Amino acid sequence: MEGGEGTEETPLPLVLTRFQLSEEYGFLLPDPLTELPEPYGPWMEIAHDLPQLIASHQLRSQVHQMPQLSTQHLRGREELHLAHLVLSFITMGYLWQEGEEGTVKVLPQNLAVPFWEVSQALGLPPILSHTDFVLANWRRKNPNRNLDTIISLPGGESLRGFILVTLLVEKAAVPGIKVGYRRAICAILQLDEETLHKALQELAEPPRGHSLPDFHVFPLSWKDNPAMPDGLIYEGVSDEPMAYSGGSAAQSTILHAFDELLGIRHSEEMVPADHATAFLHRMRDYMPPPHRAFVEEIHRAPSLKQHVLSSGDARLCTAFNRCISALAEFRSYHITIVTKYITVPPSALEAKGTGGSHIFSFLKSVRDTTREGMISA
Ligand code: HEM
Repeated sequence: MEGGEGTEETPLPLVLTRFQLSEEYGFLLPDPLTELPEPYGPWMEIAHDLPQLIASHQLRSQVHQMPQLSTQHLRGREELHLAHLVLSFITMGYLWQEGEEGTVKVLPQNLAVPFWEVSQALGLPPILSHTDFVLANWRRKNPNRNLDTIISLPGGESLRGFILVTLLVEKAAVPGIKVGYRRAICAILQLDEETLHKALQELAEPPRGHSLPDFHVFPLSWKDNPAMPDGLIYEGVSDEPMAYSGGSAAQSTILHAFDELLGIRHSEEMVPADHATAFLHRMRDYMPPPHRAFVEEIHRAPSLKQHVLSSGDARLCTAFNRCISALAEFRSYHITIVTKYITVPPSALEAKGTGGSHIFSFLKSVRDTTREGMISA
């Protein structure tokens, strides 16, 4: 899964580490911590035992007995990410322990205040997002380097599989991100059509495939969710309820970055209140700020599509269109999987994830506007 970039020098503005992007792991947190320092033992104990505590309906009482810990002993990005991961998973379990009918309106202060503080420090929302679910939630299980999650929720192997496959997709996208961002943009800046052509050819190669697993869908949102119509009060933070969307791979930076690179503009015509563009843009608020800045940087870079169009070079047009096809195919494959595995009626799901968009018309619209990004002959 290594990028085939050789050893060419990267002009300074195109250095990935500016955006907390790793050469090897892309948007994944490289080697996340699996334990917090000693004062945070009470959080870790609960987090490691979450599936059992939820199944035995004991999580809420355990949380009530938890001391309110200060976040001031947390040092550096790794500890903050693990703290956010742990607190977001505990929050999810706390809210959904009794299922959709038994949610609560208030997150207790001893959980809400540290969760809020850690979220502020990272620039992330105080809810379980793709960053917690996937980017910061992996470890090597054994010396054979098999992967495992750090924290889990009920959902057993199917949930674990979903997290790990999404993680592998993140990892598989790393060469494409490097080729697309560094080589393609660099080639445009240097008017180097030969390098640009090679970069586009590499970009159109699909990452080695990973099949998507069975996935038990459970409600993760307190925005536009009838089970929590008023949102959630973070006790000790604000008396007003707050609403946040739940974790979704729509918050993964990968496809946002490819869309920007290829100049794809999603539909604004679906559901006026929350069309595809608005939904996807809102999802950017759930990314770590440096990753969001990376997408914005690509948006500001010279337009690849304009460059290819004005070059009048048929080879470049073909290579560009192959990239668009590859992205549209990925989205078609994703729709097939979603159709296969989501067994609850779309109307029930709608309330849980997409904040007003019908899932399938949303996903198809995003796929179709990707295709419309092709350069016509
Ligand atoms: C069985 C597995 C999966 C299911 C059931 C599933 C389901 C969904 C659903 C329901 C949405 C609509 C948005 C939302 O409700 O939040 C969505 C969007 C999305 N999903 Fe998945 N997903 C799966 C796996 C993946 C994987 C592995 C990736 C790879 C990163 C992925 C990437 C995306 C993206 C990028 C979007 C936003 C729409 C787009 O840009 O095309 N999904 N998914």
